[in-house]
Amino acid sequence: KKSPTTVPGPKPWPLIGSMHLLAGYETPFQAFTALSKIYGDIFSIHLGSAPCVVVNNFKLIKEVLIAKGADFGGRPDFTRFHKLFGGDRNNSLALCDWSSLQKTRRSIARTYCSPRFTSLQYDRVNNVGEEELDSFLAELSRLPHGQSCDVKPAVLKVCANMFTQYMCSTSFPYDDQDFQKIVRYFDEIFWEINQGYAVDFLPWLLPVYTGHMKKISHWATEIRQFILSRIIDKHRSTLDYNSQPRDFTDALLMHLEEDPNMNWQHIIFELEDFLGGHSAIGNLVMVTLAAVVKHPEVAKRIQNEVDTVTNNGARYPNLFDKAAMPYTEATILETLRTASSPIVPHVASRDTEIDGHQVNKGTIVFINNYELNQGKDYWEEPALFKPERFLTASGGIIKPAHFIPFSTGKRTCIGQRLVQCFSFVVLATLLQHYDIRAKDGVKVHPGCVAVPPDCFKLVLTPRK
Ligand code: HEM
Repeated sequence: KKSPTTVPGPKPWPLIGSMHLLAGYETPFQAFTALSKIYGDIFSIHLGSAPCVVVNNFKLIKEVLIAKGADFGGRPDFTRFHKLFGGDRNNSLALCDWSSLQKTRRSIARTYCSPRFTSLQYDRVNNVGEEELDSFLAELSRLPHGQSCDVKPAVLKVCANMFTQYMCSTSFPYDDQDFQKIVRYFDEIFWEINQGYAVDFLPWLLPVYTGHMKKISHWATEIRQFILSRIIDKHRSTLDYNSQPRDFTDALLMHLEEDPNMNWQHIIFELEDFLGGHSAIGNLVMVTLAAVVKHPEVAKRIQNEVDTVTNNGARYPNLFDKAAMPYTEATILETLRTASSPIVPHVASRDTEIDGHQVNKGTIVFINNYELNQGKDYWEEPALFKPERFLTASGGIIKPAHFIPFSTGKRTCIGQRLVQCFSFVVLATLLQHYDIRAKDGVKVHPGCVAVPPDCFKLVLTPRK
């Protein structure tokens, strides 16, 4: 066997490493693609003093995520990650290092947060989706129609209630002040974790960020108190340990009794992690609406599909309509492709190799899925927004193997089925009832599925 070679890459400067090479790009991933043209599809880069490796093609990405998934099960040790999770990022499902506890947490979550098409849970997702639509439409009807208005809070609230109803059998009135505040804090956090900060790699900048870090801890603490007082306390008092769990919250509480490795903190953090998923979906819906506004023909086609399957609005669209509404589904996939949400960086948990190159324990590995989503080698006319690319001639959905918006392997996204269910229902229902446009433009952010908590406004016009 040949001995491993070192990974090529730019020579780091003192203190900042090669961070200056990321400047001037809208997302670091654009910089990674540019650097891959110089150093090759795998290159090393120091960010601050942290050694990183970037993998830029599908073959290498599969090697990291699938073939050697067990060698790359860690996550970076950023201070911000600790602040979000009660001082310890290992409380978080997405930001923890791999462990047997993580395996347990993922397996409890999978039944509920990754329901199969034919399962009872899928029926529940569908029912919850439909039940929440009345109050969503009531909220939209209260917005000033024909004028620019903030649609995001209503979209986030319907997603939040779909999640709390599905996972905790609880939903909240839209005018509940505490609920509004918590939905906002979740959204602030979602925007926050989607930002790259120099301080992640340059910890000596921390004193400058003291106020910011305090703010993050405050949001997370308030969310946790809300979950405890408004969700968990009630569940505990009505839980029957001899029956089947009513929902994800029951399953977590029952697990606490059975598994000595689980503690009370784990339960709260796991629930918080999953409830927080609603912000990702709300933001994805907003980014999809931005695309729809820019491409009115896309809106028309979605409206045609939804009108046809619902007999011209005789009922709401539901998950079992998905097969008959491939263009709507393809629009969400095209939004995921063009938004290109980053894959959370992985970290080598032991000394290992990628493609014959030595990669030492502790190295941060960036997966350049921006290149997979936008590269000319992978797509025809990648810069165009074309949902049709996901449609087969016979009207089915086709996803190329290199399209991995939710990643793949050991740490793949657990929420992807819920994303595909709830974003579909919310988008289809909104367009079933409203034509949408924007007076002041719609700003989205490349390499990111998040839009800022206070984002672009939309004009809603009732269709009938
Ligand atoms: C727009 C929507 C979403 C996108 C694009 C997305 C994408 C991703 C990606 C790329 C990862 C990283 C996988 C890796 O490191 O290899 C991830 C991890 C994860 N996602 Fe999602 N996600 C979305 C929504 C959700 C939702 C709604 C939930 C929960 C209900 C969720 C739960 C998780 C969890 C728990 C992880 C961590 C898994 C682990 O590290 O073991 N995600 N997601």
